[in-house]
Amino acid sequence: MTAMTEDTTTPTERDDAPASGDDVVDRILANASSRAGVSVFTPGAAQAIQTTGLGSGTYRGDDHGLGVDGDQFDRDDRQALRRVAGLSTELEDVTEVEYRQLRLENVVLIGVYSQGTLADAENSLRELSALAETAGAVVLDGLLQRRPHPDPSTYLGSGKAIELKNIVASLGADTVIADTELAPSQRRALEDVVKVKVIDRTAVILDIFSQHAKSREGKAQVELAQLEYLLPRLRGWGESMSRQAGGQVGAGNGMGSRGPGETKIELDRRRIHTRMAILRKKIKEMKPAREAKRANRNRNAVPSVAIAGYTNAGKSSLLNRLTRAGVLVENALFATLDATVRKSVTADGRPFTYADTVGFVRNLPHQLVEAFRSTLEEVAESDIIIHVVDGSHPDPEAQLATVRDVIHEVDGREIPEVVVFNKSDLVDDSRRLVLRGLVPDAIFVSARTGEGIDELLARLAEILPRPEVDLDLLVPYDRGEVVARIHDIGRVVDVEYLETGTRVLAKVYPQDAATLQEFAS
Ligand SMILES: Nc1nc2c(ncn2[C@@H]2O[C@H](COP(=O)(O)OP(=O)(O)OP(=O)(O)O)[C@@H](O)[C@H]2O)c(=O)[nH]1
Ligand SMILES: [Mg+2]
Repeated sequence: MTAMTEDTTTPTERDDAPASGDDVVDRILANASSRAGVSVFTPGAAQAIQTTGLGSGTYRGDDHGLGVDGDQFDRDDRQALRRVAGLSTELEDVTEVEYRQLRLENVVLIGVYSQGTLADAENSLRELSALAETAGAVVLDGLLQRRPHPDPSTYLGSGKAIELKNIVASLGADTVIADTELAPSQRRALEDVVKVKVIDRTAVILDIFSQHAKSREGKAQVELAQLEYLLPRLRGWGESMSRQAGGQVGAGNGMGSRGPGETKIELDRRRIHTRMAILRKKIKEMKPAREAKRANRNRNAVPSVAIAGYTNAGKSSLLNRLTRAGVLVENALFATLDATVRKSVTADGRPFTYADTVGFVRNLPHQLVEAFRSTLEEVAESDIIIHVVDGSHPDPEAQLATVRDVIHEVDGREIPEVVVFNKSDLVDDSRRLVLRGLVPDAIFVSARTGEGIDELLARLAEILPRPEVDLDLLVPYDRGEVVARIHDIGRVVDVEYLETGTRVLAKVYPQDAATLQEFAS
């Protein structure tokens, strides 16, 4: 960024300057796979604290470099900033503060809630905390502001934003994560106030996805989602570049906005569009392979059971319990990002498959809906959905609703659903009553202890279709009782009396077919 060579900015302003759009675009286009932490779209800005000398562990109360804009509008909000219990991390001493600053991605979470939805907002912030930790960050604190609506310019009210700045400084945080999808301008404005990197929930989820996607298709879809997210946010980078140029020449928008920043944006935009087109084409080409695989399963008429549910509900653990499949289980959100399919068989011998799926999450970034497609299709085309709910979660009802919404969206409404409350080892009797009230025919299971697994298997066996098997048998004349039995248990299609015995063409269930094997001709 050439505009930065001249020292017309205060140190704070300069440190706050975003990394050039160049870095970001290059990095994502380069499809960096070894990314850690939540530094998705704003590399560089995280150094702000160290270089401005806020790292002494003292609370910095002044507003250097800030206007006191709008402070007076936010009197009411002053009382409304509240900490979410359990998210605060007490810093023991200055050493720890300094230690934390050596590492990137110490985050403070923020959220805005309107009256009456505090519990919901807290749960949402806890989930964001789990997401941030999954992405590799350390959560130092979580703050909620009560407000009828998020502030259109800085998300939090401007007074709160300044408070946040002080909290961030005193904790030695280097990143703020907002529990929403911030408008590009909101992100910039809030960053200008708090002086550290600000990202949003969507960026965190995208980052987790980019760290975890394994298959070629998964990776391509995540990259596409990242570019889609980035595209409207390029203007943010450009604006700040224009602002710098504007400062230099002392002019308004005119010169700055026509400067190199804007040209750069156009260039980036074109490169991004090109890359997105390539990715879309690639993904399209991968589709037939997936459909062929699925068609193959359909042709073999093997029924499928999709294990769906909220992220971290224990889907993979349950699949392991059900099949001993050895699927990756992790106490992190989105441990599973690509569909895993496992073969199994009912107690009476009917084969079927289990498909593990990507966890659902509330407010799924719309860019990622496509990236989910491959596993959602698995759900939409299954014969049964095991809907796993974490019975120990504070708000299972919301989880149930979120997952059902998405299942409906992908036309899975007609598919029989077996609701399973998992982690029952953590659920006491009174809570079971509550859960039972939510879903009367749910099964309580524990992937950990094995409770309820037999009941679940029995329920599946009950619902799974009973495909018939074609048999062509030759039954000796001295075994007439076998022919009688075939009439009992299946449908006899044709009978022919040969020299060596009775030839019977029949359709029976697989488990019975096994017992007639000796007569196969
Ligand atoms: N106490 C207890 N913990 C469980 C149980 N089932 C799973 N867990 C834990 O819950 C966490 C998440 O389990 P996973 O199986 O990875 O959850 P998932 O639904 O597949 O998660 P994603 O793939 O990330 O969406 C892990 O730490 C498991 O050990 C259970 O029955 N009881
Ligand atoms: Mg999983």
